[in-house]
Amino acid sequence: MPTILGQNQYGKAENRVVKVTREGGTHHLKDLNVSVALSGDLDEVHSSGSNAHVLPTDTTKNTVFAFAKQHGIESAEAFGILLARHFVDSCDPITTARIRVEEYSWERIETSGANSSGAESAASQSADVDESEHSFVRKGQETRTAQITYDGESVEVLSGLKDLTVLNSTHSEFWGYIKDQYTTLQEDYDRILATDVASVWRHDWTGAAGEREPDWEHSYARAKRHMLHAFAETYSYSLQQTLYQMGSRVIDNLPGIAEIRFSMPNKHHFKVDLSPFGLKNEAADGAVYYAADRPYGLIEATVLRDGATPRIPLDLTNL
Ligand SMILES: O=c1[nH]c(=O)c2[nH]c(=O)[nH]c2[nH]1
Repeated sequence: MPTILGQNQYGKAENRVVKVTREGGTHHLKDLNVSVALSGDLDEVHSSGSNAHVLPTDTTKNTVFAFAKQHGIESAEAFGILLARHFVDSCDPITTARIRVEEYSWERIETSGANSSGAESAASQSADVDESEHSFVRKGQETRTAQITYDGESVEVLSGLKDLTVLNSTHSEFWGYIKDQYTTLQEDYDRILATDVASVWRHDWTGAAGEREPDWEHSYARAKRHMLHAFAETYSYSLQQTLYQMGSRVIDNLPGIAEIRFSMPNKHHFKVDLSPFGLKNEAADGAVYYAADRPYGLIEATVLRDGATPRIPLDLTNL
């Protein structure tokens, strides 16, 4: 049976690159996990064993580290764009480069005001300020993500985040749903709403000459802030409704974003039945909940600017 080669790509995955930038005694950290996937005129390497069109994955790894040193890492997106353009523009057989980036954030350790023994003195205070300039604690919040694809003509930038865990301890109801012979769920007029937000948003920017490149850091901070505010401020009748509010808020406030997709597990918190112990357990009095980890409802949707074409992949798990 004759066979033909289908979609293929290759590159070095999960290059863990940490760049320190020194500004006098103050250090800045960028901590990324960068995955490179190249595609193009690569039939021969699969069919004949000729490696003439192959830029080794080892070279792609070296490029990531060399670029971090030569160009610095301004943002996950800017770094991905540099790399994607480099691979396609410098290597003939490579026609498309896809760079995926995860960014882990760190914050400075605050030590000012107390030395290691707990006592305070002017001398220890100034030494402590010095230390916080280069001592960091990993932020327990979300992981930032970016995917940059360049095909020699235009750039597509998908920014995002995952594992942003949020909880509303009230202002969430769920009732009025379909009930059939298998329904046991009780209507709830005051429940906990909790989720781990995974979200990807697409910028309306193609990297064409003359197009102003977005300020990626600023745009990320704003997108995250708006989705958090919408989560907190929405009086919710379903996680679906909250999701839509979060997406709309981002689209309404960031004109450069055309589309945003969410994947949000409903992290169920069930009121524990304490009646065997003669105890009432009601939300209004401050209830005790059992935080279940599985199964979980999984709510996913894309919110688009009117007229935009949906391009974000439906499955966000690999982005
Ligand atoms: O916000 C919710 N959306 C649902 O679709 C759903 N289904 C369910 O059992 N609980 C919930 N909660």
